[in-house]
Amino acid sequence: MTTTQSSTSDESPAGRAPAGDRGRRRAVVIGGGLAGTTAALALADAGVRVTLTEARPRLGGLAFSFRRGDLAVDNGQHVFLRCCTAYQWFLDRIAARDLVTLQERLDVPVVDAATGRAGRLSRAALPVPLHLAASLARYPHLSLRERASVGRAALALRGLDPADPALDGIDFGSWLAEHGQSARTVEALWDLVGVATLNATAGDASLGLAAMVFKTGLLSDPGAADIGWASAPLGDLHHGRAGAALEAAGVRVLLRSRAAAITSDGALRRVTVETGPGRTEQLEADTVVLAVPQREAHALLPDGAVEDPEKLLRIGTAPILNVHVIYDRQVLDQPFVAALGSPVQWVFDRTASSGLTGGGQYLALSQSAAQDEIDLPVAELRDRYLPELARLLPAVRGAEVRDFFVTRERTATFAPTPGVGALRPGPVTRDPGVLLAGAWTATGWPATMESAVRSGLQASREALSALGLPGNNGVLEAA
Ligand SMILES: Cc1cc2nc3c(=O)[nH]c(=O)nc-3n(C[C@H](O)[C@H](O)[C@H](O)COP(=O)(O)OP(=O)(O)OC[C@H]3O[C@@H](n4cnc5c(N)ncnc54)[C@H](O)[C@@H]3O)c2cc1C
Repeated sequence: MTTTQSSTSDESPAGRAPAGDRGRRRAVVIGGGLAGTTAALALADAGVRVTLTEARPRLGGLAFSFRRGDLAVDNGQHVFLRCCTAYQWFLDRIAARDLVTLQERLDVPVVDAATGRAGRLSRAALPVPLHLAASLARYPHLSLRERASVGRAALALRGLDPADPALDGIDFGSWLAEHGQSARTVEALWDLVGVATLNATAGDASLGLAAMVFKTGLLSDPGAADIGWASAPLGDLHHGRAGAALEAAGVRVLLRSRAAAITSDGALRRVTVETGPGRTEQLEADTVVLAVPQREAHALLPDGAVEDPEKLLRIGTAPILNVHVIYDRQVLDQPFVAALGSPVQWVFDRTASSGLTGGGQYLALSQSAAQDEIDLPVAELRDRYLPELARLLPAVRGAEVRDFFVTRERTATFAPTPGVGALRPGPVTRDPGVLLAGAWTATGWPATMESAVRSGLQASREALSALGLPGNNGVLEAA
């Protein structure tokens, strides 16, 4: 991977192409998260000469890992579902399929910390919606009456069109209440899934996005909600393999290179990139894909490129906290478990992927919609979570804690609040040479890796179309 901080030999500071490349269209992609990496690959695959510029020293954006001593730590547990077809296309494109695990069949152990009772949400080999019916009928965390009411609400949800703008302004919690859902069904089922996928509780989530998640995940294809996760550090996928794929595609990658401005001069775009202290480089391009978070996009968009740029700033953000605990022995004998009746939400075993050796176990707690906890001191989080883990997992009671630390992502996702759909822009701006990408743009999906990849595909498709180049590789349609 090229990590140049100044002009490379094949390109003058003004960005002129070498002789062999004359006539080839040029693109600059700003942001090396999943959206930008996807856009860069799709443009390069269509024959465009691409430079990708990323402010940080690594690719992967919000889905990354770092070292803590001998341990490879993910900043946050990242899961995907079988219905995340664009993300799986991305995994194939960067040759990283071997670094993920995808369940053959949805199977989620759910433990109620208050009672110690364990249940499962799983699917049978039956058509939708019967694939979940048997599991729901046996789900011990709801009464018979509550289980029946869940079935009725699920059928009502199936009739909604997530793209209907009227749903965007309604909150999911009110809709669930109107459809007979008790506080317990919300906690034990709707929020169990919804908080992890939307990064908001039902009352804070747009009905449109919630309907999209539940319809696609649980009510489309029987296998849609089978769960996948990285079996290696996220950086091995989103930096290592992605970087190798970009290099093989001929993309010039500039790390530690922050785009500071985009200007338009007729058909030409110029991107000013800060490549080091006091050093800048001007990149010329026919098209620019801006694949950065909404606040950064607002700062970089050329004047007049979008009708109401302030809308971007009205898209809020939501935090995710991860609590990492290393025990001296194995305390969880499943890849993950979801919790009820506890502040703990989802617990994942990261022992193998982190490289932990010596017989201990590394658990990562993924705490979504963590507004109330994101700034708490580590000591307070330790006092809160260690006893909770002992309540949930009996084997923890005799175990010694070897390490405890937290990772905080204050702006992990865009906030999926009612009304957010009307604020999310599509890829096209008024400037045909400037496209928007990012999980926060209008993909129909909540802020996920799937949304990021889809946005990169959307933006590259529109960029190619504006350049008059064929490039519709069918991935989006298939996805
Ligand atoms: C803790 C956590 C847990 C999550 N869990 C899940 C999960 O389980 N499943 C799931 O699907 N999703 C999950 N997500 C969400 C997922 O990580 C994001 O939706 C996705 O990675 C966003 O990708 P992106 O490319 O749109 O944006 P980003 O990842 O934000 O990438 C934008 C990039 O632009 C760069 N940049 C910004 N400004 C500039 C500039 N001026 N010049 C150059 N570069 C710039 C940034 O450094 C960054 O690398 C989680 C996120 C977090 C933080």
